[in-house]
Amino acid sequence: MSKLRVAVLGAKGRIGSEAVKAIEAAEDMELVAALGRGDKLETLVESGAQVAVELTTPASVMGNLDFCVRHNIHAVVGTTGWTDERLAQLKGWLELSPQTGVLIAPNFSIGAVLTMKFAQIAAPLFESVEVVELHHPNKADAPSGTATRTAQLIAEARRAAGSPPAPDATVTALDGARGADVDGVPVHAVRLRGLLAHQEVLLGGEGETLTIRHDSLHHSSFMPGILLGVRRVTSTPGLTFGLEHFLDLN
Ligand SMILES: NC(=O)c1ccc[n+]([C@@H]2O[C@H](COP(=O)([O-])OP(=O)(O)OC[C@H]3O[C@@H](n4cnc5c(N)ncnc54)[C@H](O)[C@@H]3O)[C@@H](O)[C@H]2O)c1
Ligand SMILES: O=C(O)C1=N[C@H](C(=O)O)CCC1
Repeated sequence: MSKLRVAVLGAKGRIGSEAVKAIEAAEDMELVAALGRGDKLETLVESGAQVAVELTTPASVMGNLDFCVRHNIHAVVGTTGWTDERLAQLKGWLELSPQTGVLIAPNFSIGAVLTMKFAQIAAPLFESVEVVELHHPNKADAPSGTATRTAQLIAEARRAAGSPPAPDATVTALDGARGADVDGVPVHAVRLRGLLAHQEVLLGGEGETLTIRHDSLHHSSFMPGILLGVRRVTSTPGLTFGLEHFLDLN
């Protein structure tokens, strides 16, 4: 059986360097390119890459995906910074290249995907819900892509259930004291030396609270999800948002 030809963009970064090792170790994959900032995207074509794993920065990701989609190279994307506008632009590119598949995964770790799923189930059943994300201090964006997606899923679940807004009597507050408002859900971002990637979903009801917590302790936590994405994206044309679509969670 021929091996899947895979490239990594952002290959010298924290998660990219781990992805390089994981792809090299995967028996059904061949690492054909490992690109860093300033390297030519044409290398992807020259190396015959079938899938590009995109782990760069919000400033670089759109240019890289534009190139990949135009050259029918499937993409597995972990880079953050997704807005409705960016997603619409990407969908437009994919319409012109209907065989290409792109997976965007706000988080590749199974525990984080399950946290989002559990939060969706729990959110309409409690009066209050807030999200706290905690990351290493080298992280460029806040709140994290995972926390943003978690808050959006919570908001969708509460809207679908007709939940009222969470109680909050705050009248005066310092800027930021109540976190960022993501679709009506407060999201608090902590940056702390020693941490990697962590999230708590705090839920509160009459006389009880529930905390759903996930901890990524090493970048290896993201690798099974990346490898799964690479294996599945070649047979999944169009845009897939969220690794949960490649997992049997129902
Ligand atoms: N989805 C997930 O599970 C997951 C997990 C960890 C990190 N991330 C995200 O992945 C991204 C990278 O995180 P990181 O901690 O590795 O950051 P990092 O800064 O360590 O790495 C990014 C790398 O990309 C390189 N780069 C920038 N522009 C490039 C370009 N045009 N072509 C090739 N390389 C380029 C940089 O030089 C750097 O080496 C962030 O958006 C982060 O939030 C996602
Ligand atoms: O370390 C990071 O940066 C991470 N980014 C993703 C996010 O913003 O959610 C996933 C977790 C780690």
